[in-house]
Amino acid sequence: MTLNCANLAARVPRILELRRRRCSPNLVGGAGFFSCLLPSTHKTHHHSNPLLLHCSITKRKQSHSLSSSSSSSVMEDPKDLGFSSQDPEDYSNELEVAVRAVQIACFLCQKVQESLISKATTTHVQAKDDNSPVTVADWSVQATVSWILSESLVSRNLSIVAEEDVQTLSKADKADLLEAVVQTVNECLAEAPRFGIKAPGITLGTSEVLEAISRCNSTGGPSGRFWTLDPVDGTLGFVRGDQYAVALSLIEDGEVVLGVLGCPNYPMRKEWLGYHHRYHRIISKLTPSTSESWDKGCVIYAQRGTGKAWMQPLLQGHKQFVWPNHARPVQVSSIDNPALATFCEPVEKANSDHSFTAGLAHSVGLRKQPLRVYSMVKYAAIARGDAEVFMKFARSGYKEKIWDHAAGVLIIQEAGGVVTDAGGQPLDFSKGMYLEGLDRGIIACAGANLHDKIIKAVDASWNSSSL
Ligand SMILES: Nc1ncnc2c1ncn2[C@@H]1O[C@H](COP(=O)(O)OS(=O)(=O)O)[C@@H](OP(=O)(O)O)[C@H]1O
Ligand SMILES: [Mg+2]
Repeated sequence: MTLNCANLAARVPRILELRRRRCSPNLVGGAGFFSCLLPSTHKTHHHSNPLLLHCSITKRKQSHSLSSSSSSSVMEDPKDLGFSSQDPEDYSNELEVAVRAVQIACFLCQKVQESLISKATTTHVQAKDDNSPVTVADWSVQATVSWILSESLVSRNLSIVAEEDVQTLSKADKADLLEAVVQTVNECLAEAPRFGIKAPGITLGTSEVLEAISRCNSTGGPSGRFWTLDPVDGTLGFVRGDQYAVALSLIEDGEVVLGVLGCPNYPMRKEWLGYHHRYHRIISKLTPSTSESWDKGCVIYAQRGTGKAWMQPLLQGHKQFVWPNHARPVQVSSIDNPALATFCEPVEKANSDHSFTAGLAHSVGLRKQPLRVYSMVKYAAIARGDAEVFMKFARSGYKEKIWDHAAGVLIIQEAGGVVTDAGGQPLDFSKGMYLEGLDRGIIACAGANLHDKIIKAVDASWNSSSL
């Protein structure tokens, strides 16, 4: 079954809602992958999560956190991983559910984006200008992820901070939009068993979908456990057929403990990150892909304190998802010479001051042209080692939202990178929906050397900036 988005196009004129809104290759998956990295004493256990199908998890403490960070299958001593005194808490169940949910969300987004692009070939201006499919994707991902988390993590009182609120969708004049969302959610969840998640017993009705969306009404805070979700980060990239991300994180007592980033259009070759995604699509059509080719699209994820970040490809075709889906570790780049470093920043100059960052780049000796990429894919690029620096300096008064950064920050940190505000302080996810107290801007680097240089450059040039 595929998502039928055809009727979205018919509704486009009536939907006025605009939104501002990689152990070895040839792995066989499942425990097989990790057993090559683990001593025989490391066991696989079956958990009792009622919603996970075919689910055989190698406990995270025994697998991801102990396995090699390179392609070597040599065991590492936990002491070498920087968390010798205490193992990280076991979030294996939450992590696996979150990764599966993001895989499903990426599947949903790809279908909606394909539909949007194909409409653009016939009615170019209308599709370009109409944000309704984006709105459908946002609401549908939020409902779908919320439903999966609440059904899968039944023992927990689920709390989610997410970008969309339910009021807009509940209005009488949004009936068409709501109907499209309900249909998209049901078509997507019907595919859930392929991802190892049980589909709902019956078709979800409007009230169930609205309930799933409205469940994401947490405002975060300093204590307890909550999830953050940005269903489609990089709205403009999504509309334009370019880069975007699905971002899910788990925050506990103000600290990000899990980060999962779905990047459906992340190209196999990093060189293509700088091109409009349209070129990649053309090249993909001209080049036959092999079954395990990392054609495009990945889910990248990390757990706090493990010193590891992982990447797996998006589930291709009609395959069955088998955890951990050929996951391989990723690490930040070792480049610390600014002249060799790649620096990335938001595409939209309204979101970050390009002239200020150009001045910083010049003063620290970053010589390459900036890589402008939509969304949290920039965080993924740093964690994968495809770029070394990410800077964002929003206009004065703009308050950064936690769902736009939480997953990416943790993934870069666990991949070996550094992320702080421009004052060198960690981003604070404990103050509610916003990164309250953020000093000037966000600086993420592959290493401390680059990071120090940029922090100093900011201090030297801030007073003469227009920010
Ligand atoms: N004025 C302004 N300043 C700074 N940031 C803003 C601003 N407006 C929006 N946003 C948020 O930026 C998110 C988009 O990601 P980026 O900041 O990386 O920008 S870009 O997409 O590359 O242009 C974007 O996320 P989405 O809304 O999910 O697309 C916003 O949360
Ligand atoms: Mg966003």
